Amino acid sequence: MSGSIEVRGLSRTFHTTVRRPGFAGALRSLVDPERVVKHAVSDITFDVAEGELLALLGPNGAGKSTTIKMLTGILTPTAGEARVAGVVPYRERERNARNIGAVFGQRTQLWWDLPVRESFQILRDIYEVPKAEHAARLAEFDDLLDLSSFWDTRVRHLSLGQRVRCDLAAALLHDPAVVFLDEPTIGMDVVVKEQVREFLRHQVEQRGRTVLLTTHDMTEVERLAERVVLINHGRLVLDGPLEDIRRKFGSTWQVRATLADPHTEVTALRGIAVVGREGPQVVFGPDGPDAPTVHQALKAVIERYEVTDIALDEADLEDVMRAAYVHTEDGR
Ligand SMILES: Nc1ncnc2c1ncn2[C@@H]1O[C@H](COP(=O)(O)OP(=O)(O)OP(=O)(O)O)[C@@H](O)[C@H]1O
Repeated sequence: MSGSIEVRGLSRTFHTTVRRPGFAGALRSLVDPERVVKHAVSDITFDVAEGELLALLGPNGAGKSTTIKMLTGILTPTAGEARVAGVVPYRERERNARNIGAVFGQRTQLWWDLPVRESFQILRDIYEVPKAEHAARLAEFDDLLDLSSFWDTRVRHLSLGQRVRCDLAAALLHDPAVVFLDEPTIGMDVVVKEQVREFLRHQVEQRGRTVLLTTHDMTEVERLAERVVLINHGRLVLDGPLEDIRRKFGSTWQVRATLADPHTEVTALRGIAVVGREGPQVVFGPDGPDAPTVHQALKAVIERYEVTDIALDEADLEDVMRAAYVHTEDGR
């Protein structure tokens, strides 16, 4: 079974009513409600290949969760089509559920009053996982996520970091080909975040799972994703390698080189300007919209000049994304 995700022209509109302000407004809204149409997701198309981890990014309210809800079968699209591991999720919810795992960092899918281990057993029965397979997988997850120190605790008494680790294990116990993660590390401390990222990397690289991840944590994106899809106001505005997005919006890098010969004549390179010079110290920066990435610039400088020392400053991904969000505002 292929674990790919195919999204074609997917759209979701919500019809809501808004309450007018004040008492008189509230009364009027009762008899004549003001209807509002919200285009939460508009005509988005992308693919995720089997065994790929894709980060779905965008500012608050961009439409990320709505997209994930359509792909997990929770919501039906207003238009367009999606296939997850070959199944149309909102038409065949049960079949889709067998192929996917989902973790919503903001809420648990576990039984609140039961010890975690009992939740795992219920899930084993629901998904009809053979006992030995279940035990082996649980041992693997315990190894990677340290679950056994708290898996006899009721879910309601777990800390956030413990609870999400259990949610991750629960979502993967039936060995799904495709995993949806909606802000999985929200509110976790840095150590647990790193543990979860390591776990996810293992699931993609060693187990070949396909992962669609949403997050506002740019360190997470850098550590896990090679490709990102950016949505803003419900529209897909970028789809490509993280490096391309950096190139397009991360225009603030610098390469600082110390030349072996301080009298060397230094000229601009393709897409690279000389932005400062003091004796043997030369600072290069991006020149124009087709400027190379900082790593390409580094290579170009080393190839052209004999240098004794070289350092680089890169715009951090938070800055890059902020610029990308602002530049894509007209996707509205
Ligand atoms: N059930 C609903 N009824 C009405 N509007 C909704 C509903 N669900 C989502 N929306 C609206 O659709 C838009 C997209 O919401 P969504 O939750 O998909 O955004 P998001 O990208 O996941 O945001 P965040 O990063 O804040 O979680 C928002 O404007 C939201 O208010």
